[in-house]
Amino acid sequence: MALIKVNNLSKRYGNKTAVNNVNFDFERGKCIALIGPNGAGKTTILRTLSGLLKPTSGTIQFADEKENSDIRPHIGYLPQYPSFYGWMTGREFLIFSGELAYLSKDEAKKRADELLKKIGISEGASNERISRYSGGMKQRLGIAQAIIHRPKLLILDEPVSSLDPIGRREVMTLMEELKNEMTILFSTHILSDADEISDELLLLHNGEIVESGSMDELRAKYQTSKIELAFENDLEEYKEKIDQLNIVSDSMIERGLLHVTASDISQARKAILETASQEDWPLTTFTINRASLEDMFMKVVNK
Ligand SMILES: Nc1ncnc2c1ncn2[C@@H]1O[C@H](COP(=O)(O)OP(=O)(O)OP(=O)(O)O)[C@@H](O)[C@H]1O
Repeated sequence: MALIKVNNLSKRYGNKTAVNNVNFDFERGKCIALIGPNGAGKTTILRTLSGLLKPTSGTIQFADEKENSDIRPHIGYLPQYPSFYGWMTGREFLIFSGELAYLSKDEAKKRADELLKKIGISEGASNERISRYSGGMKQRLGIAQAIIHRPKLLILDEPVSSLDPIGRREVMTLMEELKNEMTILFSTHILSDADEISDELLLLHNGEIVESGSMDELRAKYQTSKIELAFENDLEEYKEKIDQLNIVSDSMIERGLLHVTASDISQARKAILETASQEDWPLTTFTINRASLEDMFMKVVNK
């Protein structure tokens, strides 16, 4: 049974439709990336799932709960721009968050210490004011705050987008560890982050989910590769010869290179190299370029 099921979810702000009739669900234990450019509607979906925004229409159903019941106790949420009381220490902040989540003072202290260890904030640092923390430390503290009440689903809005490479790595490593303990849904506009950490992707464009699946499934469906060739002499002549091999879907000459696109790149490579060898073509360059994830995303949104 799905952990969460979203049915025909829409959200309008005045006459602006931010999320348009979106349907998706996902299983327990997965890490799901919600990907889309700025303004696609990612924050709106995440805030709606977290119970912070009311949908204009549609329903969100959590496993074992009735449709439209209050699912907030099951969910931990870290906003895109979390705010902290800079004068508090990290430990004080987590104890305070625990008490807000109805833990007793003693339970909150115990949970705070357990989480500080989990997120890799040392005892010394945990007693320092948050205003002195690095971006990565603040974000890890934000994640600890979001899971203080042991939610089943952790929702993170752009958790690494504003971090420097060190902070980014710290947070990615923490997410990788948390994946083993809970279901994670996070948004990003950086495809390589999604590729690195998620099991499934939801691609959002103009408030609609335009594609979903695992990275491998999406690669198999959209990713084409290109072969780039150069010859000692006339490219046109070899373009014609390669076109006649009937293995290419497209070929063009640009900046002194012949670019060949084929759906089955191994077959194309074999056919071209065999013919080149038999006919002794004066080949000077043979390179296979895989299309980037960004190219794949453009293909999905432009289809
Ligand atoms: N409170 C609001 N009032 C009016 N329009 C809004 C409001 N919040 C968001 N929008 C609009 O809804 C659309 C979706 O916004 P949302 O913040 O959900 O997108 P996003 O994918 O999270 O983008 P970003 O990465 O820039 O945060 C945008 O066009 C945005 O301008």
